Amino acid sequence: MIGIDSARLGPALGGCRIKPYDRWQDGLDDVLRLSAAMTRKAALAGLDHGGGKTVVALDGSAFDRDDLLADIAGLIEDLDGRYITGPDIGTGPADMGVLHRHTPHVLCRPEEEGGSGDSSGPTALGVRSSIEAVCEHLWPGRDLADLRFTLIGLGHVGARIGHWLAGRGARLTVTDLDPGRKTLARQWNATWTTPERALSAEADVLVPCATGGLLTAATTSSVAAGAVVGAANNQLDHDDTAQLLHARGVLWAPDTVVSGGGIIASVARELRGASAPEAEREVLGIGPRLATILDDARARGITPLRASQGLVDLRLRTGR
Ligand SMILES: NC(=O)c1ccc[n+]([C@@H]2O[C@H](COP(=O)([O-])OP(=O)(O)OC[C@H]3O[C@@H](n4cnc5c(N)ncnc54)[C@H](O)[C@@H]3O)[C@@H](O)[C@H]2O)c1
Repeated sequence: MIGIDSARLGPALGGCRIKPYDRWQDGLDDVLRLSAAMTRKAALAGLDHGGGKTVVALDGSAFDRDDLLADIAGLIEDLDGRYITGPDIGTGPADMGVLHRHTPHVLCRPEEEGGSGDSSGPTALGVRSSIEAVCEHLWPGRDLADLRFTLIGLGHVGARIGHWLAGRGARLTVTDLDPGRKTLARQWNATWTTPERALSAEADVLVPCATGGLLTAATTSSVAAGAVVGAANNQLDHDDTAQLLHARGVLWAPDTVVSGGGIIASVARELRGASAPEAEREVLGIGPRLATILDDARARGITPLRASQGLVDLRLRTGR
């Protein structure tokens, strides 16, 4: 299933997700929800692109991966450039290389094949820039070494954030479902906790870099940190959860802004021919953009989510 939520600002961008679903209709729900989130992410990243998504709902039957990828590429090619795909859950740069044999509308092929490769580096850079913006907003002039961070998920993005925070001397509590990641905790001199206890661990900043849906009406009351800033997509189960966090005095930085580094860099490098340092400079624009949103939210007494949504609406209304 390919969903194009909006092409108002330009061709829709969004990754290709291949995973099992109990019912294919759940995959359809996902393609609609995730393509809408991509519209917001692309608009907030300042890109002239809309939001889209591909979901392949596996039902347990055997399949040939190359044949499946050729089918997906055929559908994308039929859309004639109105939708551009990239990696997501269940796909990676190598799969993008296979898709690219059949259609040019693909980002993040391996670098040796002419793409921009794994996007977790630029994504992590955008998260770093966001963490700095949030800390400066809440605690102006404070060094990161004086703050406590809880990091959930030590995968491609989270491990990079952990290295950076440890290098800055920050006090770290970390967790991952994979106990093998305790090695990283030891390297960073970080305290290891369980995923269940991570939300309530004493911290100034919570950094979710695992899966989505972490923050719900039921879990917000456990959040001990003063701010939540991380790469995980769809952190809130529902937009109303942003208001619950706000009411408790927890600053939640919209994930659609924070995690935009990957698409900003791949669009810059692959669609506009920018160099890696140029793309990096664009990614570092995420922090200042987030700071503007936080200032606007503070001045109007609204949630950062609402302030960011106002920017999306403005871009979609004016087409600029
Ligand atoms: N990689 C990117 O460029 C990118 C871009 C935008 C957004 N994101 C989002 O950022 C998040 C992290 O991405 P990634 O590429 O690092 O993924 P990843 O799969 O490499 O890492 C995720 C890590 O989280 C752990 N994990 C999963 N569920 C957990 C739980 N309940 N508690 C604790 N740990 C758990 C996994 O064991 C894994 O180590 C995802 O939500 C992803 O959608 C990633």
